[in-house]
Amino acid sequence: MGDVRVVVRVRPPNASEIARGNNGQRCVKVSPPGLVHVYSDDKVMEAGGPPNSFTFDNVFGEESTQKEVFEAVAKPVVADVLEGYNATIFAYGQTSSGKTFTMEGASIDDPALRGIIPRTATELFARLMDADENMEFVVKVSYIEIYMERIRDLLDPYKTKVNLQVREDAEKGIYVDGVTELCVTSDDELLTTMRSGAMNRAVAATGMNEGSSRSHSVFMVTLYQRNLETNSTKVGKLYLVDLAGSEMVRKTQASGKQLEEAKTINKSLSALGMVINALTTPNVGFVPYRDSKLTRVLQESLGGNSRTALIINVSPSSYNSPETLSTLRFGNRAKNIKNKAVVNAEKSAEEYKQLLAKAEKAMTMQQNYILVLETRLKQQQPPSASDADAPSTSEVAALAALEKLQERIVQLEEELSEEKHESQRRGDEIRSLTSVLNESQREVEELKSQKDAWDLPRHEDHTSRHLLEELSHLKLELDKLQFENDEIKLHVATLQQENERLALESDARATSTDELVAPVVAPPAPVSPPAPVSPPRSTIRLEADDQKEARVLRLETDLKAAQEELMAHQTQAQKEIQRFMDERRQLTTQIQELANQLQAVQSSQQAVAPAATGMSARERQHMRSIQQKLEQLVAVHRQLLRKYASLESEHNEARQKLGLRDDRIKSLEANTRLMASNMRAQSEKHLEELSALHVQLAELRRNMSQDADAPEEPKAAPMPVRRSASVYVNRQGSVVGDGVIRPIRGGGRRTSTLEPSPAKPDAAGGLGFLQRMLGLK
Ligand SMILES: Nc1ncnc2c1ncn2[C@@H]1O[C@H](COP(=O)(O)OP(=O)(O)OP(=O)(O)O)[C@@H](O)[C@H]1O
Repeated sequence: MGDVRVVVRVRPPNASEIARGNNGQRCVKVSPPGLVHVYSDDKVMEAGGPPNSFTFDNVFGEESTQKEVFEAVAKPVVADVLEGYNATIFAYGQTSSGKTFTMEGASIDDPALRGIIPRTATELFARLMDADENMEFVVKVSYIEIYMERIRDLLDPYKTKVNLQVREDAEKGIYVDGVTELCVTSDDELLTTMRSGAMNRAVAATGMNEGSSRSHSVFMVTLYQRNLETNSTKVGKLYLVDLAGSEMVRKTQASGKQLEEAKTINKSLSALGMVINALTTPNVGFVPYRDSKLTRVLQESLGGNSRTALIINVSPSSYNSPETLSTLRFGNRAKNIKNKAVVNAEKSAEEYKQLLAKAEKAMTMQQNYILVLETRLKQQQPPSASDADAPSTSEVAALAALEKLQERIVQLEEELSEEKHESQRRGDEIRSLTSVLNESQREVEELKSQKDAWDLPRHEDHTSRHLLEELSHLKLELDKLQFENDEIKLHVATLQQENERLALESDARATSTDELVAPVVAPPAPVSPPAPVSPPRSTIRLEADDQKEARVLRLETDLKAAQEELMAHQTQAQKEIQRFMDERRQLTTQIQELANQLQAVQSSQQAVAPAATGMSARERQHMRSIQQKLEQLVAVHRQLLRKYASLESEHNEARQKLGLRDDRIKSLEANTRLMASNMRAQSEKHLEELSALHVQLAELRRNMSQDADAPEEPKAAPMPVRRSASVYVNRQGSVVGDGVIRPIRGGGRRTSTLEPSPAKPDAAGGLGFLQRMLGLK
């Protein structure tokens, strides 16, 4: 295959050609695979007259499909670009001959009608995703149009780049200075970019074509690739060119601005023809690339570093036969262009070192060989006087053996260096596996410590466990509060009872005071003195009133004291209850005794009643003191009864509290049981996870040891992955964002827009290379 392939595509006749009668009157006949005949008109064709015949690399007739054209023309070009070649596909032909149909297609979204550019995008990205795992790619696109001899940037969002200049650089070659370059990471992105650029193209209706392109468009795809293992890099540029139609001004009926456009288009196309003439005419040293912007931009594609495919689009109609003929002649000349395509690769320092080592070895071998040859030469020379001590046959044999040995040594050295290289690679592999192993072990340790943390709730930091603990803690708090609430309720009820009881007692106290006083105020009938010798009645009443007042006062004092005592006793009631019970028993006995004594006294009084009036003052005094004692004892007895009642209510309260506490203990026990079972379940789960990790770890170790022992197996085919991307362009039109494409098995994943790429640090500017490509450096 030559460096410039030329194919012809004949479109079906269009409506206006058919309307001209005789079904469009054809003048073109194709004979695949590469023959085209053009007749001056259809009559000549029918009559079998002599045609103008041309041979091309391929011809595609009216029935040819977009897919067939792509497969034959563009698919091999994609492969070239992936290999690091520059490539160009351009469509040439008169207005309305089908150039845009071939390059872009009637519809980008219709699978059958998609043209070369969309199909190339899909093919390119499919190939990238299938690439070796060690490869890393960056795809950038630019889109320009050459309109009226000015280069316009179709991707410039600010539409200010309308007159870009073409420059030449030893490193970059020919390039459009300042053109917007966008990173794309999928065919969808590429096509979106293409669509947005195509909308900015200058298109107008002409007499020949409703949507005629009034400019030449060049869609540029640059593919940068880097091998992560060797750090070597390659760059391939693909130019997809849709030329403006070459046209007969008279046919297009152009005037005014369109006439100017047509003249400029024709001028640039004739410059293209001149370049092709110069390139294909022997001994012409000067090629007029600088005569037009078009030829300057396509300088590398024509006679330079590029593999180029030219698609000649023609109409089948005899109405267009002169244009068809000249177009085919143009293609025929272009066939002879000789390009000098080379792979644009940059070797890494490592690769250069290896090459140097090989060259040195080769040199050593050659030196040895020369040595041997010299020796042989000496042997073949006739013996002279000085050759008396010429080598014997055994010496020659030894030399030959030495030569062989040296060859063997060189060979062994080569093998050794390869082995070293291999062992270094394996060492790297083992190191990476060890780091994976360490990572797994660290995870296992982490899991273990998590499990331990489950066993020690106080040091728990696991979220779920923490939540559980908090929940149970809250439950306990709630229980406690409920319990305290119940206790308070109980206490309030007890206090209310106490209060009621005290109220009743204070009501009864007045009555009881009267009751207690009554026997004293009104002496019991048996005790009342008989009238005949009694002192004067007024004296007795006064005495009784005094006594009564004194007793009431005493009783009131006693009541207060008893109340105070009650308060004091309440605090130590529990302890004293037994003592009071004993006292109560004793006092009851005493009361009984006193009552008996009183009864005895009363009976003796009754017995001495007739002499009572004559009772001495001492006896009366004794009588009063007995009565007082009796009253005191009764008061104490009542106090004790009150205390007893209060203690009993306290006892009841304590019993109820005890019941509540029992309930609480039961609920606490239930909670504890629940928590324990939860913890057991969790710990079992953790143990399961731990054992699964152990199994994984063992497997990993086994694989590692197998990897280290077994010979290297062929690598599985990488899986294709589609990725979306975000590409941003700043005011200067440079790219912001990570557009690095990595096949999935190469750990390929696109990092976020702002994250630095996790690519390995490289000695020979590998990452720097990608950063440069992305415009980040
Ligand atoms: N192979 C084909 N099969 C069917 N229709 C075609 C084919 N080639 C071209 N056409 C149709 O012919 C018309 C003109 O094609 P197109 O616009 O691609 O021509 P062009 O060479 O790009 O013209 P211009 O130079 O004026 O831009 C379009 O309507 C297109 O759909």
